Amino acid sequence: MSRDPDWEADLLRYNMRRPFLREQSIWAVWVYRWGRRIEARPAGLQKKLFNALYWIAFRLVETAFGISLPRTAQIGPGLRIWHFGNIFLHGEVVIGSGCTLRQGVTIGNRREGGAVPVIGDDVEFGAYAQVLGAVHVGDGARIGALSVVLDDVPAGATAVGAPARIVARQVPELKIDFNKD
Ligand SMILES: CC(=O)SCCNC(=O)CCNC(=O)[C@H](O)C(C)(C)COP(=O)(O)OP(=O)(O)OC[C@H]1O[C@@H](n2cnc3c(N)ncnc32)[C@H](O)[C@@H]1OP(=O)(O)O
Ligand SMILES: N[C@@H](CO)C(=O)O
Repeated sequence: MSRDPDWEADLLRYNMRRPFLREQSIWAVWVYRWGRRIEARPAGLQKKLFNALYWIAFRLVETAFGISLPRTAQIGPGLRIWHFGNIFLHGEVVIGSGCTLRQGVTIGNRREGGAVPVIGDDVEFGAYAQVLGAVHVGDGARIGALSVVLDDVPAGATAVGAPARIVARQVPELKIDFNKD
């Protein structure tokens, strides 16, 4: 199997022995990366077979752990998901590297067919944070637990509340550069 640097960066974020026995979320991250790798394969019978297996795995993980990471979403390397349950990403969202999700996080549209968020690098989402619509969340931003983000969040800012307001700004300091060789 060829190397998947994105997955290797995810594993670094979990930073523990036997993460598959300890963290339900890593199954969802693995299935997501596997799905992306399948999508990149050349067309053919093998790809069709893998696609069928992928869809079974995706539905199993979604149903068992309540984590839905469609492979059409673009998620940068070094994803960390703390806990599980009710974590839903729209299939068109773009998420940068080194981001952290928690239980209950939704990143999606405001209405059926509407635009979806673009999230920068190293963004932290508190439990049950909801980010909806054509929103840009800048690098190093933090979204408070139970917040509802409907407007852009500048890089390094902390957004809290429903609807979210900015309570702090700082120059973003990226902890790990997952894009580096
Ligand atoms: C099992 C588990 O433990 S799972 C882990 C669950 N934990 C999380 O999800 C943590 C998410 N973290 C948060 O929500 C944090 O409060 C943060 C990151 C948003 C902010 O933390 P800090 O930078 O320490 O900010 P601080 O506590 O000083 O609060 C700043 C202001 O925002 C308010 N605030 C902070 N968090 C929230 C929130 N989630 N919703 C609404 N207001 C909030 C504070 O009341 C304060 O308001 P004030 O200035 O009017 O007094
Ligand atoms: N360390 C965990 C708490 O369970 C988190 O940040 O969500």
